[in-house]
Amino acid sequence: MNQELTIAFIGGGNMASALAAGLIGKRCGAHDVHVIDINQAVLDRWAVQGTTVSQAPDDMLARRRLWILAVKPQYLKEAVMQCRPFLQEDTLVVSIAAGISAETLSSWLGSDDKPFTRIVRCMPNTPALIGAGASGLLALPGVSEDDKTVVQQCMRAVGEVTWVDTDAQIDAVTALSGSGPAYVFLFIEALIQGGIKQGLDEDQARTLALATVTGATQLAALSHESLQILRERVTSKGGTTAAALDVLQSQNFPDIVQQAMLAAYTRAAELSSEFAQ
Ligand SMILES: NC(=O)C1=CN([C@@H]2O[C@H](COP(=O)(O)OP(=O)(O)OC[C@H]3O[C@@H](n4cnc5c(N)ncnc54)[C@H](O)[C@@H]3O)[C@@H](O)[C@H]2O)C=CC1
Ligand SMILES: O=C(O)[C@@H]1CCC=N1
Repeated sequence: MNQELTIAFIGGGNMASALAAGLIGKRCGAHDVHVIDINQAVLDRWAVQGTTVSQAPDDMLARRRLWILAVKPQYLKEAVMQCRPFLQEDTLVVSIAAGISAETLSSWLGSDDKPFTRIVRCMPNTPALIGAGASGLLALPGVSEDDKTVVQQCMRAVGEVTWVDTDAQIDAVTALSGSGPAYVFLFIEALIQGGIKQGLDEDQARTLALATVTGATQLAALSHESLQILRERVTSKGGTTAAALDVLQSQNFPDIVQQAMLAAYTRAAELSSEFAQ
């Protein structure tokens, strides 16, 4: 465990909790984590874990090397402006907010003549809670190789990591893996409802649906064969799977998934222009 790493979460909600669950004990101790959140009930949940907490930015912020900005995009500018007086030259800032570009963050944290550039944009996802997350990372030019290593090690503690080169690619990561768990949960809910409609009870349907999605995912990850080949292996000519896939293809299931991803990507771009000032 890296004892040197000190972290401040600005916003202590769902995603901050998911990240902390993976980081505390692996990359830092609970006492190395400081949480700023305007909601006292949220802070009470953190305090029982042994982190320090505050409803408003305070001196503790100045002593935390890594800041993780984890408030909703709509409230991010206000939170950043409140925290800015505590920013140090060597503070490394990671923003997980959807849609807020690195350039916008840089102008909020710096000044017109001196933008702050020790910023990494990160798009994680909630399976980080169990160490099975997936994150995309984008570094501004002011981020050193050592800083990149620090952020990479943090995010590796909670799952897979991919570096990208542009804000648009972070928006694509958002549409795929950031929002993706929700698509998968909807799919599992549909499988369970389908099982119940065909006569299984809820427990049976849930057990089978979860094992199917987990099993298929693990098989795809471990197999050297393509997804297409794995799919074809399930699909007997004239059999049950072919009947089901005919319905999914004729209703354009792949296209529907891609339309959903495009909506997420477009929304990220909208957030970017809504909050760019
Ligand atoms: N939930 C998810 O699956 C993912 C969320 N994100 C991003 O993470 C960020 C946080 O999302 P969630 O954790 O889901 O939201 P959340 O609503 O659970 O947490 C946000 C927290 O920020 C606090 N807050 C609001 N204004 C504040 C301020 N001025 N200072 C300090 N705290 C303040 C709220 O009280 C709340 O506890 C968002 O920007 C979102 O785009 C990114 C990837 C995945
Ligand atoms: O829905 C959202 O805007 C956030 C970003 C990715 C997942 N949740």
